[in-house]
Amino acid sequence: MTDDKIATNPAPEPVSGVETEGKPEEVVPTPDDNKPTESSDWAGAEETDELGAPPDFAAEIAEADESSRVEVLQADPTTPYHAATTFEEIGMSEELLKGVYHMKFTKPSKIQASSLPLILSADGDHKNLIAQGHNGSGKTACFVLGMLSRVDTSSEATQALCLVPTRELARQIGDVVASLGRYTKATTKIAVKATEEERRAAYAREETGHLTEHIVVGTPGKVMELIKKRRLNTSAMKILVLDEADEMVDTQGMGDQTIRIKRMLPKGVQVLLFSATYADNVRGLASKLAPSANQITIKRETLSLDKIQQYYLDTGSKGARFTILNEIYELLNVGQSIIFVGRRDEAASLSTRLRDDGHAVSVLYGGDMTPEERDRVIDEFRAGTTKVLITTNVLSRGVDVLAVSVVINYDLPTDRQGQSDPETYLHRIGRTGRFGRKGVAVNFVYDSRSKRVLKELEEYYSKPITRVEDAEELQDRLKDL
Ligand SMILES: Nc1ncnc2c1ncn2[C@@H]1O[C@H](COP(=O)(O)OP(=O)(O)OP(=O)(O)O)[C@@H](O)[C@H]1O
Repeated sequence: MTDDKIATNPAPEPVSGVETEGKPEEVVPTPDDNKPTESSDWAGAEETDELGAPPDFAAEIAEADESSRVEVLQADPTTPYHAATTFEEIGMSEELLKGVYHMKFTKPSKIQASSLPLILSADGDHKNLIAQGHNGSGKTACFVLGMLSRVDTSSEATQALCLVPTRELARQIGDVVASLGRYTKATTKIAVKATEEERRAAYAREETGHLTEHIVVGTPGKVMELIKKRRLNTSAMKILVLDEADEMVDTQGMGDQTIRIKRMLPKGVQVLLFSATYADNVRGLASKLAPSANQITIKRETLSLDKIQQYYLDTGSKGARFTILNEIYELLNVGQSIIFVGRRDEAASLSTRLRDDGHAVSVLYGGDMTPEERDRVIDEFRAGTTKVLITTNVLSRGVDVLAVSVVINYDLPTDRQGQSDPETYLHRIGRTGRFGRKGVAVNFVYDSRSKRVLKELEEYYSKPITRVEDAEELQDRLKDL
């Protein structure tokens, strides 16, 4: 295992007070009079009980953190630093603290406690951050609070830019900015492909001038278009965030566009990179985009969440997967679930077959689905109107729907060469088990290739995946989910 800590120049030391290998930092729940009480007024209380998630999230997160070996590497080890234990300690504005309380966040998770002091206090040469945090551990709030803290709302200039891989993620982050920033005057533009209705409205308003929103959250393609059309002025930009940063910098993916956009920003812009995964081959690119960055890293062996039970089921043949999937839905009383398939056409055909068998399923993929359709499908799924969502890797990352209790890999994630894609696997199964909740991942295998891929995934994360014989055994094992 080689993806432990990557030091920047000058080689930094792990900071005392923060967990170092073999010596986990204790995360102690602290009493606080200002905070809302952790009771039934918790926004997700209902779903929480239904999902069997514990009422004391802080304790759960502490427990998860203890095994996670989070390591903070400061680019400038001489700067005083300590991880916060409360939101109050972080030094945010009153307005932002109120936003945090509004979200019913009582205590920062490990990544929030470690990264926010670095993001907010940082200036000079070492203000950049490359942060790694578990799926569902609250990374969004880290960079959203970072952006909201940096913008000067007395000006109309766009000062913060957040680039993400998909429209669903951009819209979701936009909602978090609106919630956390509700007591501030900050405004946000979601820069994704417009729906027909939005296009007509923009045309009617003769919208051609500069954006005046303080924060822009969008996909690189749309952001680039806005810059080219001179609608997005980048000259006052103070902070650039890349969520799902490993994907955003990967040259196979959106790397080129991201790099071009970064070049159009002022030189001293603060760069924050967040992801649960950083494959070895993207670490270098990440450091180029965020030079001299402070770093928060997690050891690979502790990346997959213990709260997610991982199973595999040998369906015997490729065709038999459908029968087993049908049985699983007959037997299991699943809350919401996501089924991942390898390709768009498979997503479409599987959804048709399941519907023909009487199951209510939704489907979302990239390509020829219109923005309107995608928005409608994800909004209905978020609202719980639909329970089963069939999708491709387009939704493997970032999407946060707390009621998702089961993820099924109908096809295991592989790269173009048919090799296992461990990063995508982790992100996919991370759509469940969000913020200390329990979740289940079920992987279908049926031939030597899929079994090899499964083995590679087990080895990569040093985590065995348990075999179940059939849908009945699966049901048995999931009784207390
Ligand atoms: N301090 C907190 N207290 C309670 N809930 C929180 C806290 N911080 C975040 N959450 C909630 O935890 C959930 C997961 O957060 P988020 O979506 O930011 O995860 P993430 O780390 O970005 O995951 P991923 O890598 O999978 O995208 C969200 O529903 C969020 O509202």
